[in-house]
Order: sequence, then structure tokens, then C-alpha cells
Amino acid sequence: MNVGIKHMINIENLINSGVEKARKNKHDVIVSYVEKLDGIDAFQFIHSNIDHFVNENFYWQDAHSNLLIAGLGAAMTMNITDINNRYENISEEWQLLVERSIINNPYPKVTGVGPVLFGGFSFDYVNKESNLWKNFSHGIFYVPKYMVTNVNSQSYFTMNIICTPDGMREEDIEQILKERNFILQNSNVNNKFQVKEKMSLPNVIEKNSSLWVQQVRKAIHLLNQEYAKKVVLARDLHLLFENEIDRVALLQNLRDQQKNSYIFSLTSNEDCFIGATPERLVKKEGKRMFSACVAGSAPRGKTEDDDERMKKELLNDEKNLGEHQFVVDMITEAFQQLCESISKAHSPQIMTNKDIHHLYTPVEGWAKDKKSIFDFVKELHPTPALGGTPTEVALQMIRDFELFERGMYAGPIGWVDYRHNGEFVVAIRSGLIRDREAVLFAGCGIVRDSNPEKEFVETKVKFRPMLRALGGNIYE
Ligand SMILES: C=C(O[C@@H]1C=C(C(=O)O)C=C[C@H]1O)C(=O)O
Ligand SMILES: [Mg+2]
Repeated sequence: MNVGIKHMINIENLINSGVEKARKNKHDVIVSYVEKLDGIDAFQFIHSNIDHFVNENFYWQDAHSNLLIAGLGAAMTMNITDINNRYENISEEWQLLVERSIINNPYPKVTGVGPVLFGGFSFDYVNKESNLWKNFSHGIFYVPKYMVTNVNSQSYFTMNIICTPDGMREEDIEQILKERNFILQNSNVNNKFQVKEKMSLPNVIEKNSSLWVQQVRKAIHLLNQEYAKKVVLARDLHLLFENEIDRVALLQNLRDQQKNSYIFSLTSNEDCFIGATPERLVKKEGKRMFSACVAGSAPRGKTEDDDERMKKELLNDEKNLGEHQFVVDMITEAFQQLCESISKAHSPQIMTNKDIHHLYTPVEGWAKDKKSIFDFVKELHPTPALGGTPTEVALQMIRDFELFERGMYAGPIGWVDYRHNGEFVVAIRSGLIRDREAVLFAGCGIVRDSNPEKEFVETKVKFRPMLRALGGNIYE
């Protein structure tokens, strides 16, 4: 791989301009340098270098594998401290950071290169601050130091360097260039990923299953008293392994097994939040906006005929169609507020994943002037696919009835680039990995005619993607 001297000189010059600008304006400046590098693969980049960036790394792969982004290290981190204005604050901070950056990008039409902010928001704005989510709190975002983007069969390498008004020593610059070369040499195509050894089988601890069913029963009772129309209740499942969980192997398994899902992983200190979700919250491409209503579920059939029957039944099932419609109504309303014009399918379609079918209605629109992706996240989250209807009542029911802390589960996770394009998904079919332990989450939309036992079975199906990838197939 060409780690070229020409690039080294360019980067050095750029850093010097960054330092000068930072000094003059008395604020931090991000210097971003983009190169096109044939044959560098985002996953490979992660697996070859993860040991040097154990506390800060992320991976993103969209549902069609059109776009892969992997990041290592943090040039700068944004922790969410003021929960009340978290979307506005992140949006403003990002806008400012971009305005103050120096970007060398010969490929201005390519999305997801140059400075990219990656991260997520916690599900609820009221957090119990449990030990489980101590490394994520209300949400966390960072701009990676090094990033690989694979898009439309091309590969790009971005390096982001933060320059402060204090300047930078010659040795620091040398160190940065050395690290860059080391990473690029490591990411060599010949360094193919292999699962070192099979993961040990976990001990799966199903703690509160009967209590969860009781909670669902209580919720249904309240729904029948017209307290709310829908609430999404989730449960947690704990896995304990003999050895530390191999996160790269887990990521690889999700990639292999969940072909048409978004694969995400976000590391903060010793914890990694990872999953394979089918559900887009919002995507921004210039002024074009895309969202997806995904709610209402049926398991896959055992045979092809069976599977077709499942789909047909789901498309005609009153209970599932009701669950779905709350989501369509809410997302449509949010898009009507934020868009000049919108369009959506007239009736739900079927979205099929490895383990499950969902009712699916895509929604599209043209954003009004100056609306950022964060404006959309703020207006959309939580949709009734993850919260309920009405939103605030449902949120309170979730706080009262659920037996664990949601943290980042079901929250918006994704990225935005320096031209303010990006995508957020809802972080379901996910789990939190810490050392030898994994905590997985799955929930379902409870409506008046829900059956608690059936909803329990639905959560089992939704645990499968993470369970299979971790080798604990208790619900197969
Ligand atoms: C809440 C989850 O999934 C959501 C609930 C669904 C349902 O109840 O039918 C379907 C898709 C998701 O919007 C989850 O997977 O944890
Ligand atoms: Mg459901």
C-alpha cells in the first residue's frame, strides 16, 4: 500500500496552517485530510488496528452494504451533558466545528468522507444513570482520528487532526505521521480476517421473563382504560462467557448473518454497543430525506410456502396493522412539519430479515431550508415503533414498567458528515458488550388487543440476531 511521501508533506503543511488558524482565532481547528486508497476495507481496517484503539472505535454498514464507515480513535469527543437541548447542542457544535475546520478533500461529491461525527443518543431524556450505561450516559459522539469509507466500490482514508491555539510540537506532528503509516501498513489487504477460535458458548440468563409478561399485562390493562394507545415494552437478556468476548468476531458474524440490516458498533472506554437493526430513523442526502415506518412483526416460516403464508397473514392482521399505523401517522406528521413536500407508500409492504418479517412503509420528503438531520432526529425520536402513542404517556409507562435501563437501546445512532448529510437508525437488535458479559435487548409494540404470551414470543425472535452472532442460540 502506498503511504506516499507526497501525502506526508501535504499533511504537514496542512497541520501547520491549522495551528496558525487556531492561534489566530483562539479556538480549536480540525484539520482533515482525505485520500483515495484502493483496496482498503473498512472492516479489515478495524480488525487490524483495533488493539491500538480499544477504547474508541466505531463501525457502520448500511442495509445494502453500499456505505461502510469505520473509525479509530477520537480527534474530538462530544459528550451530552445538557439533556434538554441535546439535539440542538450537538447540531450547533458540529456546525461550528465544520466552519472552523480546514479540509483537504479532492472528492467533494463523495458522502461520508472528511470530518464525520459518529455516535448516538440515549433512548430517553430521563436517565436513571445506571452502572450499565456509565460509559454512554445521555449519548456520545466523536470525530475519529482515522477513518475508512467504502462507498460505491471505492475506498477513502480520512485523517482528522485537532489543532489547538497552544500549537503543536514538531515531535507531535512526526508522531501523527508515524501512526498514520503504521495504520495503513496494518490495513494491508493480505491481512485477511480469520476468527481465531470459536467463541465459547455463553451461559444465558433469562432473569425476569415471567415478571415481564406480568408487566405487559398491566400495560394492556392501562391501554384498555384509554390511558394510551400503544407502548413499546422491552426486556433484557444477560449472557456470560468464559473469556472476553471477541468483538471483531461478533461484528463479522453480524455482517455474515444479517445481510439486509444496518450493522453498527460504537465503543466508549471498555464498553461496546453493537447491533444489527433493520430500522432507519432518517437519512439526509442534500435536501432529500428518507424515513421508514417499521412496526408489526411475524416470524419467518419454516418452508417457503409457510413463509409466504406468514407474509400474507401479517399484511392482513388487524393487530399488527394497528401497531404499524401509529408509526406511519407520527412519522408523516413530523415530515409534514419539516419538509416542503412528502410522499409515502399507500399501504405497508413486507420487510424480510433473516429471522423476522416486519410491516414497512417508507416515507420520503424534501427538507425545508436550513433543516438539519438533527432537527429530524429531534422531531422523530422516539417514534411509536420504539416509544408509543401518545409519546409522553408511553415514555412514562416505559420508565414505570420496564425492568432495566434502556440507555442507548432503541435510541438514534448514526453519523453526519461535514456537508451535513448522514443517516441515523434506531439501535434495536442490539446489545452492550463488556469484557465477558453481553446484555441484549428486545421489545415489542403493545396495543389493546395484544396477548402478553405472544409478545413474549415476539421478543424471543428479536433476540435471535444477537444471540446467534454470539453463539447462544437458546431461542432457535
Ligand atoms: C422494539 C423492537 O422492535 C420494534 C417493534 C416491532 C414490533 O413490535 O412489531 C417491530 C419493529 C421495531 O420497530 C426491538 O426489536 O427491540
Ligand atoms: Mg409487534
